[in-house]
Amino acid sequence: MTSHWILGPGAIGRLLAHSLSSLAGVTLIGRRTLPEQQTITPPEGEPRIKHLNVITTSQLLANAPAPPAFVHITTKAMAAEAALESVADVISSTTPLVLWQNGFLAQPRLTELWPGPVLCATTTEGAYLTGDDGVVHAGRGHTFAGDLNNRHGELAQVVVATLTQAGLAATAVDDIRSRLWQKLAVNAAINPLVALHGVRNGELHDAAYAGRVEAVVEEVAAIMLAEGIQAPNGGSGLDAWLALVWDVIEKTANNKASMLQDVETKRLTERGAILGPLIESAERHGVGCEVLRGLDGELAELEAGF
Ligand SMILES: NC(=O)C1=CN([C@@H]2O[C@H](COP(=O)(O)OP(=O)(O)OC[C@H]3O[C@@H](n4cnc5c(N)ncnc54)[C@H](OP(=O)(O)O)[C@@H]3O)[C@@H](O)[C@H]2O)C=CC1
Ligand SMILES: CC(C)(CO)C(=O)C(=O)O
Repeated sequence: MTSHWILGPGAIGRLLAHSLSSLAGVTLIGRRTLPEQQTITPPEGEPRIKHLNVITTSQLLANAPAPPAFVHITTKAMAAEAALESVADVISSTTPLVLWQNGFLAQPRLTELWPGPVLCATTTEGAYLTGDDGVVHAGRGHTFAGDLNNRHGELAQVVVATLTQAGLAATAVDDIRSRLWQKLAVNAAINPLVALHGVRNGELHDAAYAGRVEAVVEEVAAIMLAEGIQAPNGGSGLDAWLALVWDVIEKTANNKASMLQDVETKRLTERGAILGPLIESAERHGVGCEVLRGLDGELAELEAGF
């Protein structure tokens, strides 16, 4: 049985662990002890309890199981590097990593740092935690996987075949960088505003916020052009980016976005992984980013109070 280690036993980590556990050896690794009896509530069914092999990093270091074929990193973006460091001594440096983070922070850093293959996954699966022993698979989505330098296409095929067999629809792609930046554009337009104003995604249609959404997208579209990222859905320019963002807002109208959930529970947001690369790119290309900088500053101020 192929062995998968999943580093970060949060919403995505547990969803992955539950899904893979019937067809692969799964070890779910966290910083603190969690129950081995774990419940998953699927989108269309009753909760199911499973016994998962959940261990802490200290237990792993004290008594490492057989080396894994894959290490999935499912922490938030800013924790990915530290999480990898915490297990780096007990895995071979040629072990393939699969990064599940939003944004574009962990992916380029770990691709540069890690000697082995680094695949990036971008997913529209939706999941949230219900305490230490439960995860709700809130909505089925699709996962795209590939590596930033297009050197590991065959490995991406292996990973997506495993995910698909596990019930998580997935496709291997050769344009993962563009896909990560497109997701980043959507996250930048929605997440900071809903987090700062404590509203559900659909409320961004209200007159109080719609102009601010458009102001963010205007800056983002100019940055994407400068960064050479293809406009979405075969379109071009600002209109294509606006159409994408409003479409996601429409489809996720009832969602409490991840950044709002972080703010409500006083956890650091992924602003550094979402707004950070956009602001850095704007500065590099001499493109305006006052609106993005303003949102980043407001979020930083909010986080300082946590
Ligand atoms: N949830 C979703 O629906 C989606 C999430 N994503 C992306 O996936 C990533 C993960 O998100 P999500 O699962 O929601 O986040 P969660 O906050 O639910 O999970 C993160 C997990 O990482 C753990 N962790 C933090 N540091 C370490 C470490 N050093 N070693 C081991 N574990 C660690 C945390 O543990 P602790 O409890 O100790 O803090 C927590 O269990 C994010 O980048 C997110 O943007 C993408 C699409 C959808
Ligand atoms: C697309 C969006 C904004 C949906 O809620 C999301 O990915 C998130 O919550 O982080």
